[in-house]
Amino acid sequence: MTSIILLGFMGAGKTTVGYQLSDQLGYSFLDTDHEIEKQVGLSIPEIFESYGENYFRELETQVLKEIPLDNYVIGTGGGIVEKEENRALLKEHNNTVYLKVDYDTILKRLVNDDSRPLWKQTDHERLTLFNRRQAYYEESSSLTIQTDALTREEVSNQILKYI
Ligand SMILES: Nc1ncnc2c1ncn2[C@@H]1O[C@H](COP(=O)(O)OP(=O)(O)OP(=O)(O)O)[C@@H](O)[C@H]1O
Ligand SMILES: O=C(O)C1=C[C@@H](O)[C@@H](O)[C@H](O)C1
Ligand SMILES: [Mg+2]
Repeated sequence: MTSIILLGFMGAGKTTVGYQLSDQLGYSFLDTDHEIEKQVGLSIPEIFESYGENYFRELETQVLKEIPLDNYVIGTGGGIVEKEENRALLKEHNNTVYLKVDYDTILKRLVNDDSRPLWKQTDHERLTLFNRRQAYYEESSSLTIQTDALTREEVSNQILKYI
């Protein structure tokens, strides 16, 4: 089966649901953030600090271009939709799912989180990012699931129902 790609803002549950869904399907799971960390040998905050966001985005596009197209669940980074080139690649793929969450839910999930450099901005900056990306996630995906009130198992089951 065509690989399933998960999109959504930081804290939407792409990594969490990705592991759950790949377990249920008996597929392997690949997370673009983890792949980049493995390649560079540094954590995401360290990559941002040492090389900057633009370098991270270049690696992200490279990883996206090389994802396995079949029999994988792919978790992406929340900002993968920022580049038009990436959005075009995501649109070409059939099974791209947008895990949609309200900003309030993200605030609760990522309270005290310091593993996401772009989450450590002011609340105004984060909200601006969140609002700008909504249309990008929508246009890049073929299915949207509102996940605020769902457990990881329920999100995974919804994806399996519609894919
Ligand atoms: N459906 C859910 N219900 C409750 N908590 C959840 C759910 N999905 C994820 N979480 C929690 O939210 C936090 C962020 O989840 P996760 O790391 O999977 O997000 P992500 O979409 O991969 O974010 P990023 O874009 O930064 O990689 C984790 O603490 C996770 O346990
Ligand atoms: O929303 C973003 O731009 C990011 C989300 C994370 O998954 C990581 O890819 C990184 O922290 C950037
Ligand atoms: Mg993740």
